[in-house]
Amino acid sequence: STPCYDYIVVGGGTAGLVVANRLSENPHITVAVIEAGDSVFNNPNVTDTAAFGQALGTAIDWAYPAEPQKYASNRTLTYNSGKALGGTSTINGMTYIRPEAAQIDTWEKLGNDGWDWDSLWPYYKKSEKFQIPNAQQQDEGAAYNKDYHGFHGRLTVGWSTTLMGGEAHSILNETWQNVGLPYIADVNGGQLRGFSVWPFTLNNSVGGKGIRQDAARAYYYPFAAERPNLHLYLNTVANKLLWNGDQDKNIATGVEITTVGGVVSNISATREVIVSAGSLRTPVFLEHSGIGNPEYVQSPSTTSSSTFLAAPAPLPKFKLQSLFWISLTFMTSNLTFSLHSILAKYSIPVRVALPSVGENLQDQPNNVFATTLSLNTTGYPPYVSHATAADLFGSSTSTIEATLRRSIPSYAAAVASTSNNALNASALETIFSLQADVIFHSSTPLAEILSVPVAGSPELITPFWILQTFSRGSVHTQSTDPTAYPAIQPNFFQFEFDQLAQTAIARYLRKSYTVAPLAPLVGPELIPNTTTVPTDGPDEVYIEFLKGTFGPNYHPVGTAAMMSRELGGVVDNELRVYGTLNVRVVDASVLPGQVSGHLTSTIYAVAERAAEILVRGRR
Ligand SMILES: Cc1cc2nc3c(=O)[nH]c(=O)nc-3n(C[C@H](O)[C@H](O)[C@H](O)COP(=O)(O)OP(=O)(O)OC[C@H]3O[C@@H](n4cnc5c(N)ncnc54)[C@H](O)[C@@H]3O)c2cc1C
Repeated sequence: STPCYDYIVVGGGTAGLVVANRLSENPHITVAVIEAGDSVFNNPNVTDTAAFGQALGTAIDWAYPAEPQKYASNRTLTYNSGKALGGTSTINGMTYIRPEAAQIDTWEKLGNDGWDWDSLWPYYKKSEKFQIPNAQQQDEGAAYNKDYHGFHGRLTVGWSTTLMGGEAHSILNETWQNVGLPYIADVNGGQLRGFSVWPFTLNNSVGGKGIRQDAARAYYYPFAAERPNLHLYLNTVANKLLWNGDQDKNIATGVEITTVGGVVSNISATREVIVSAGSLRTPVFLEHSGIGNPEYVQSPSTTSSSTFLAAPAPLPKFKLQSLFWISLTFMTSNLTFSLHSILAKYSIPVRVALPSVGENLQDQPNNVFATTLSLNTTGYPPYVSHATAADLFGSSTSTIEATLRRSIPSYAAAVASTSNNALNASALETIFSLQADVIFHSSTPLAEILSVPVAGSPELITPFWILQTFSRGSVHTQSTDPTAYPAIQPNFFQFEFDQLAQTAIARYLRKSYTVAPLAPLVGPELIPNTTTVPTDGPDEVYIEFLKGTFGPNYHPVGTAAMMSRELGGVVDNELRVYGTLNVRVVDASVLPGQVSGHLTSTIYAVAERAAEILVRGRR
């Protein structure tokens, strides 16, 4: 018989395990978690806090190939993403940095009543069990403001026991202050601009070196034995939602799954299904469930299949021309049909027509510059600098803002067009204008720059990325097989603003190489080197190098955005999928816009809040 639970959580990752944990606190409530990966409790590539990078490309990484990058020489990129209990938190860099308050305040303006920084703040703290740095860690740069932190949550956050010692942090701190950024003791209070020494999602009280605190170690393993009401389906892919018979009331009754060996079966849910498969898979699951771009997208010139073959206005003069127009319309409409109609293309019956599913994908391009450095170092270097548009553009800031504002209508039209009008240009104008407000009229940083002296090697690596891009991409299914990999198109560097900002960041970070006390320690540049990209070279030379060498920052958000439906949202402010009664999305895909800092802090907070909404709704 079909197993039956009160709630099913699709995806036992970063967000999914928070929701499963909180729902199953009530012993009378049964919860099933469906996770495509396995438990990685004893995997040293996961547990070792110094092993970042080792898990990439192994069996616990989906390693999705992305589509060729249209705006960057068709380069192909790989999207790393965790396939394990704990999801991407098992393979990530463990950086714990919350966003700028103004960014979360924007969520309310996007149609999400009740979602702003002040209302999300308690959930950042609720999720956190902060570990106060010891004297040695404080000597090594770890600093904190106790009012910013939670001490009773599930997720331990602290500093490594093998932090970089010596003078590295004080040299970098002074250098960045001389570049023009303030020192900021604790980066987690909603104001990021400055130089800081970030904490990690790890537990430094376990063993000598501490252990990674992924979502499973925080929210599952400590509770597993005492919760018979919490059931895991590992190595199991969730294919699609099962629906009740009533087309007017979209109530999910369960989930179809595929287990190892390709066996397909069903699991029932009596209350709700929570989709937490991550930004790159949640849209695909929704699409295979019949939620997405419907069979035929109506447009003013082609309103129904009966007028499908009518010539578009203006009517052509000559018969030959007329035939040409008719066949062109037919061809275009057919093309439209095949490009737009994700559900139709794969013969998926439409349950909810929601064209924005899988659109709005936002990630950041990550570039790396590096130079030689004569400094003997050991240990892990968590040094970050956040700079605003004014820091980067200086006296040109208002001109650049004006150019951006003038470009917003064309950016919006371009995104609407690349989405085949699944997104609406005027909605995008509203969204882009709010984004410009945040960039130019708040203290929100536009750049993140890491300063990484390499332990035991005379090198300083400086990865950097624009934090708030205007480029928008998509994630969609590309197969009738729900277990197949999605088509991921981030459209990196789609717009001039993103290119200019990334260039300005590169110029800005190079300044840090020339400022005391770092300057006398810096030797010849390694990447890109000053012949390939002269320091004062033109923007075009920078842009060509940046486009040729960037990788994804692995911060994809927005593909099932929490926004008003008019603006292109997929879920409402209670994270319920529009047009359904009991399907929610809780993961990075609901973040409507990019956030500065790193994603997990906000994903944990949103998931804690989502769990409260679900529990409240149950009463
Ligand atoms: C290399 C890398 C480094 C990063 N570094 C940092 C960092 O230092 N700090 C930070 O804050 N963020 C970092 N991030 C980003 C961050 O880790 C992710 O944004 C976050 O973990 C995503 O959480 P999620 O809940 O949305 O999805 P995930 O944690 O990815 O969870 C989704 C889960 O669903 C499962 N799943 C997917 N499809 C199905 C299906 N159909 N059926 C069943 N299961 C399914 C997946 O296997 C996965 O376990 C990094 C990401 C990467 C890839």
